[in-house]
Amino acid sequence: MNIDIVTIFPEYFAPLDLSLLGKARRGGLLDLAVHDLRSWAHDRHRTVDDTPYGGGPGMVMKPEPWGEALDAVVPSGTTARLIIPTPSGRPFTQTLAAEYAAEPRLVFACGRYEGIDSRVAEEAAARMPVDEVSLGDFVLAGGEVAVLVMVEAVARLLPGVLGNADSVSDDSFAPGAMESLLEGPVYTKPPLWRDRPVPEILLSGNHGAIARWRRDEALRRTARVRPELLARLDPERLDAHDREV
Ligand SMILES: Nc1nc2cc(Br)ccc2s1
Repeated sequence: MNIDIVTIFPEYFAPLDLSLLGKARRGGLLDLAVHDLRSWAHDRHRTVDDTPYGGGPGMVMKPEPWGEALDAVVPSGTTARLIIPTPSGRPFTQTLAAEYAAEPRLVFACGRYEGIDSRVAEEAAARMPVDEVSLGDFVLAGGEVAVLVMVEAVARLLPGVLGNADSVSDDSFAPGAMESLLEGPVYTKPPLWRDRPVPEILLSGNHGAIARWRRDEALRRTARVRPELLARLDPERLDAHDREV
């Protein structure tokens, strides 16, 4: 997979050289490039923003540098999926992360200030899919942190990036048996810690009973923390035992 990120703060993405993502890049599983938007701002001060038409607080990112940046990063005759994080976007979910992980090429545009001139997304949509995506009902100072989150959520789904492929299938919200359920509690050695034992069932070696216990705990946590997710569950996926939990 190819990922390009356009930002006025390239240094925000230094963490993408670390850990699993750094290893995936060095191993050729992921090609990732970060571009400084100011490379396409040609005035002496490399200006990327201006006052909003219609008045109002703050500044808006100018369309010219963005237009040139996207022309350079996605030349005509090539395509990519353009993702623009914004508080006013569609929700970013595990399902959308999986959709993005199946794409050959993603380009992330990091807005700042009050956002990017709306004509940029409009013009790009004439030649590539454009998603305006929200990470939640809160406002950041810019799109960079949102892009870090999305890149990690997507890259960890790429084959070979996580050492244990099973980790992905057990994810909360992953398709399959645990779909739309929050993950329950997890434990490791020692079996007793500060007078707190590990649940006996997990030491039993009875894999069927352990799987049942884990699903029960996932149902209990989901009912406690995110009851609205249970409403999403297809009733067909709940067996008689589930309904008693
Ligand atoms: N939650 C989010 N806040 C912001 C702010 C800006 Br400025 C750009 C993107 C995002 S995504």
